[in-house]
Amino acid sequence: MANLRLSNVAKTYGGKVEVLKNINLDIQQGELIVFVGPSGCGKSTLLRMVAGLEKITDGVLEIDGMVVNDVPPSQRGIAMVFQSYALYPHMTVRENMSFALKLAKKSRSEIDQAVMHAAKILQLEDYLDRLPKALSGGQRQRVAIGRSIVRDPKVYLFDEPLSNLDASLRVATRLEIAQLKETMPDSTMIYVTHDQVEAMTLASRIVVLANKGIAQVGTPIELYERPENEFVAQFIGSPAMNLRAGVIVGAGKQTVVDLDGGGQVVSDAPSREADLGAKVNVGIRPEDFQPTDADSYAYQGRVAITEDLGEVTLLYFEAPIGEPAVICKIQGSHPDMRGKSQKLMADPSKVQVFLEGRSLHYQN
Ligand SMILES: Nc1ncnc2c1ncn2[C@@H]1O[C@H](COP(=O)(O)OP(=O)(O)OP(=O)(O)O)[C@@H](O)[C@H]1O
Repeated sequence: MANLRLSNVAKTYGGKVEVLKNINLDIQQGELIVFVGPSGCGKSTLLRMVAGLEKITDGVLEIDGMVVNDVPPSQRGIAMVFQSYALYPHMTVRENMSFALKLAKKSRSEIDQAVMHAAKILQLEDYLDRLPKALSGGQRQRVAIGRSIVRDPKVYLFDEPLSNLDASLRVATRLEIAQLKETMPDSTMIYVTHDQVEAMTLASRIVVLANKGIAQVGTPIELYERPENEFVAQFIGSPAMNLRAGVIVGAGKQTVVDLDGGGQVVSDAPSREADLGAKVNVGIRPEDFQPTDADSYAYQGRVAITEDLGEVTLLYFEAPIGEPAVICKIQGSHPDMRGKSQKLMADPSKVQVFLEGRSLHYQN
């Protein structure tokens, strides 16, 4: 089980396509780190560099204090689980799981013990003599995970392991991975996903990649409650955080912003006298907007569309063409809100203020 350190790691393909640069990241033993970011931002590339499947163009990768840039994948003590499972179709579950150990010339009894141990953790004991084609997608992915467990690697790498599964199997397999991590608290895992819920529920820390670098690293709740910049604010959370332009009219321990188009908000983000008059973007999550009848409000508009999900209702407000609609998420079923004019406000602790794209929480 291992600690990893990436220092100024960079990747350029073919000498000219720069995909990642200045990646600095410390991963402690026992962490489950999730890489998220927009399509093409380099999540898989970074994972593959850790695995040794992709050459590191610049910088240093250390595993347990040892530089491994030039160490071949098979000697890094790493196991990778792919989206496509990559099982051998002509081998049974037992044979698939034994394969790497046979190659490593382990004894029969060692192999049997390791396979039974993994099969037990993954509840695959009843399927050991089946071929992959006789398994469901979720079971196949469990075999793929089992194949890595038997090798007792220092680091587990998961590249979108659930994205081939349908919605309900995804949920079930996500819970299994969470349980798996519980049974192996000392194992270090890195997990790439597009799925917000997977990132929020599985990660000990999330790494948000964007613009060739790291936009923020933090626990899921840190990223949700204290996004460092507008990119992370809008990337984490669904529907995305509302961003409204405005001007700072009150500075101090709290910041007061007059919003373009009327409305005013108070934020617990601190600001300085020098910030008075500065143009900012205010961020409020849909779930933090509350309907109000009070004289003071942050936003006022007419509800254009409602999405009533029973448990919650999403209100989409009318917006000029080309501008994003303000979205508000309210508890319960509200079929009657469409067409209604409504004011919204938000608690100061839930209001983010971004000056030149960076949160005031991190500037003052
Ligand atoms: N062998 C290659 N040669 C040139 N460019 C490549 C190569 N492999 C990947 N890229 C480019 O590197 C960038 C990052 O790709 P990568 O697959 O790491 O992104 P990703 O964040 O995992 O994307 P996705 O979420 O869509 O899977 C992309 O722009 C991709 O086109």
